[in-house]
Amino acid sequence: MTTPVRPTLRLGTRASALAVTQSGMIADRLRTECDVDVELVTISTEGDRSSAPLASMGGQGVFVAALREALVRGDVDLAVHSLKDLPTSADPRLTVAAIPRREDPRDVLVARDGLTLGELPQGARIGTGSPRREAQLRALGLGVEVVGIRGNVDTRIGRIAAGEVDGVLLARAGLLRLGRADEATEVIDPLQMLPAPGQGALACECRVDDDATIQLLQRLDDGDTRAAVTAERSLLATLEAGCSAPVGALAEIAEGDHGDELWLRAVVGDVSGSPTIRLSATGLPSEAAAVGERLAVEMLAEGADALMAVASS
Ligand SMILES: NCc1[nH]cc(CCC(=O)O)c1CC(=O)O
Repeated sequence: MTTPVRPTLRLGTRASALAVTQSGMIADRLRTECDVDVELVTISTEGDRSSAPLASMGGQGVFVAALREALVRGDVDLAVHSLKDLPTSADPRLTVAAIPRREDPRDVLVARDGLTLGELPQGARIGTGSPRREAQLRALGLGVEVVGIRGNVDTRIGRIAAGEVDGVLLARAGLLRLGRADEATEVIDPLQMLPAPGQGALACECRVDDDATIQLLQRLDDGDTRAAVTAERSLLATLEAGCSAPVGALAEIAEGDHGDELWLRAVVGDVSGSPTIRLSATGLPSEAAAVGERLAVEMLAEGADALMAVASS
């Protein structure tokens, strides 16, 4: 007698606690909702091995490149990425077959003594390696000092206890997935700080010709999330901003009088303190890419190109 064979998918993941946790969450959903076996395969990336500034290694894309190579080689069948780390340029050999429902996209402050942004003393030292967070923090005019830091969530929060910084800015989604959301001392309103395009969302990528895996993954796809991040990433691509550019964007789907509407807000800042450009646009979720493109063109006309030229020099 033969037992039916459950297919086994090999899921490639980075080794960080956050990457393993979010890959594990996708693996669990595949097991319970798609009836497949999943094996996690850890892949070490240059971004994990080195503590050099990310910009010197080609930005966040370094985390993605090694996973994509493993996919193309056939070492793994799917990879789970943080969508905000995924370059906007697609790899023609691969496809993002699922974007599951997004986690909270907002940034948080984790600060000593329970401090919120408004309670930070003049000259407080706030750690972030993100030009987007730095530019928006400066634009709040709080008189705080930005300290460049990177490393995994644990390392960054550890700088507070070590007395090196008074607080750090992080994505709430990462803390939630790690079960550490209660360490945030303030969840920052997107009115003050817009998240990175795609923040809080995951992308499940596989080979473009792997129909069986594409079909399985499609069950995890969330239409509203896909529309929202499509608008955000289309804006980013049209601005021709790299992933380290000071660009924030957040799209939300809301029920309007004539069905669902997509509402996109975006900011282009500048770490040296030039005024930021903030604009918004609305449209149909089915036209998400066009909404993002249109908003980017408006922002460029308002001077976003000059801001970004400063940022990259
Ligand atoms: N920059 C690295 C990164 N990439 C994805 C997340 C977690 C949040 C997410 O899924 O967007 C983080 C950590 C952070 O920004 O605090």
